[in-house]
Amino acid sequence: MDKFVITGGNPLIGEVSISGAKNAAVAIIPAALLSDGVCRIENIPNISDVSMIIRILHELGAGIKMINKSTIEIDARHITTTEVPYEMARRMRASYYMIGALLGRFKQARVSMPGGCDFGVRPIDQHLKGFAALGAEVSLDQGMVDAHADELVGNQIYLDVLSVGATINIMLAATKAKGLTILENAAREPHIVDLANFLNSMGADIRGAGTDVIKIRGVDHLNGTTYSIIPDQIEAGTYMAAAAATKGDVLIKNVIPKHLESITAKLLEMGVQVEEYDDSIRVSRSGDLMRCNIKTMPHPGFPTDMQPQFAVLLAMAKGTSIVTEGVWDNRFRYVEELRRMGASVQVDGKVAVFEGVEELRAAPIKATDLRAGAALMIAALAANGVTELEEIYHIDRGYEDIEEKLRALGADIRRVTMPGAAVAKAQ
Ligand SMILES: CC(=O)N[C@H]1[C@@H](OP(=O)(O)OP(=O)(O)OC[C@H]2O[C@@H](n3ccc(=O)[nH]c3=O)[C@H](O)[C@@H]2O)O[C@H](CO)[C@@H](O)[C@@H]1O
Ligand SMILES: C=C(OP(=O)(O)O)C(=O)O
Repeated sequence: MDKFVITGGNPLIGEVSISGAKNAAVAIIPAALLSDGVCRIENIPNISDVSMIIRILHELGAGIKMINKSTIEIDARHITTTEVPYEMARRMRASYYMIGALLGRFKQARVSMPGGCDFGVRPIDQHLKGFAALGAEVSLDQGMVDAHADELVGNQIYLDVLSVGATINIMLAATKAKGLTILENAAREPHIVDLANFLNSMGADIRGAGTDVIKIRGVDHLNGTTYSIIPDQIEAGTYMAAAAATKGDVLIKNVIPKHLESITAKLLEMGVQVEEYDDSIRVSRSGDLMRCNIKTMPHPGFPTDMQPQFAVLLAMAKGTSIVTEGVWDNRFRYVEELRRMGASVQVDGKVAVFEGVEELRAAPIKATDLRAGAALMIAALAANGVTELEEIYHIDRGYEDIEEKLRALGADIRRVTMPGAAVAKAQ
C-alpha cells in the first residue's frame, strides 16, 4: 500500500485551487440514473470514491464518457441491472445512494450495505423509513437492502435523526414519485442544495433544500442536463487548517466563502488571519495558536468532517481546548496516532480535552479514516522531523492530487508505493 513520507517544518505558502465536492459528486452521479437524457457533469473531483461510484454506474449498464479529467457524460437510458453487489458497495459510504436512485427510476433496487469511514455504528434506518413511507417494501437480507414498489407515492416524512444521507436518499426516491413529498427535519448541508439544483436542472420540482423542510413534487420525466458541482467545503477547510498549522500564508481559490463561515470563525478565534474574497480565501498565521472549544454539529454548525484537522491545531495551541463530537459516536480513533507525535489528549466518549504542546514530533503513524488521515498529514507537515504516514488509501477517497497541491505550496511530501500494494488493495 502507498504511504506518505513527510518532512515537516516548511510553512505552506502560495495558492491552491479547490476541486469539486466529494459529498456532492457522490450524490449527483447516482442521481443521473433518474434522467431520460444524457447528463454532463463538470467539476468532478478525481478521487477514489468518485471512481468507484462511476464504476458502479458502468456495471449497471450506464454509458460513461470521460470528456476530460473533471467532466463526465452519463447516459443511463439502457440500464441492465438494479443490483449493486457487496464487492463494490462496501468500498464507500455513498453507494447507499444507489438505493434511492434505482428505486426512484425502476421502482426496485438491491444494494449491499455500504462501507465508508468507521465511526462506530452507522445505521441507515432513516433511509429505509423514508423509502417505506413512499410505498416501497424494504427488507434486509444477508447484508443486502432489497427495496421495491409497484409505484412510489409522495408522503409527509419526518426524520427522527438529522441525516445527510437519508435526506439525499429520500430526495432521490421521491423525485419521480406520484404527488408531493414533504421531508421534515431535513439536513441542510451545501451538497443537499447542490443535489436539489442538479435535479431541478433536469426538470425536477424540489423546493426548500438548504432549510429543514424540503418539498418534492414528483415529475414523470427528467431531461438531460449540464451541471457543475460546487467546490469542496471540507477540502478547502483542510487547506485552511494546514496553512494555520504550518504558520503559512495560502490563498485558497475556487471556494464558496459562505460555506466556510463556521471554519473561518474558529480560525479567527485561534488568532489566525483570514481574509475573504468573492471566490477565494486567504489564511495566514504569524503568532501563536490560541485555545478554543469546538462542538461539531450539522450544517451550518462546525462540520464533523473538519473535527480531526482542527484537533491538530488545538494540539499545538496555547492552553486547554475541549472538542465535543456532536454527530458521530466514535470519531476520535486518530487520537492514539496523534499522541505518538507528542500530543496531550484525553478522550472520554464524545469529548476530547487537548492540552496544547509546544511542538509535535515526527513518528510512524497510520490514517484511521479519511479526515483523520488528512489531519495526521497536517500534523506531519507541522512537526519536526520525517513522518511516515501509512494507509493513505483513506485520504485518496476524498482529496484530489493532494501531494501535488501540497508540494506546490512548499511542502516536502512524497508518495511511496510499497511492494505488493496492488495485490493488497485488490484483496
Ligand atoms: C457520503 C457523505 O456525504 N458522508 C457524509 C454524511 O454521512 P452520512 O450521510 O452517513 O451521515 P448522517 O448525516 O446520515 O449521520 C448523522 C447521524 O445520524 C445517525 N443516523 C444516520 C442515518 C440513519 O438512518 N440513522 C441514524 O441514526 C448517524 O449514526 C449519525 O450519528 O454526513 C456526515 C455528517 O455530516 C459526514 O460526516 C459524512 O462525511
Ligand atoms: C466521513 C466521510 O465520508 P464517508 O461518509 O464517505 O465515509 C467524510 O467525507 O469525511
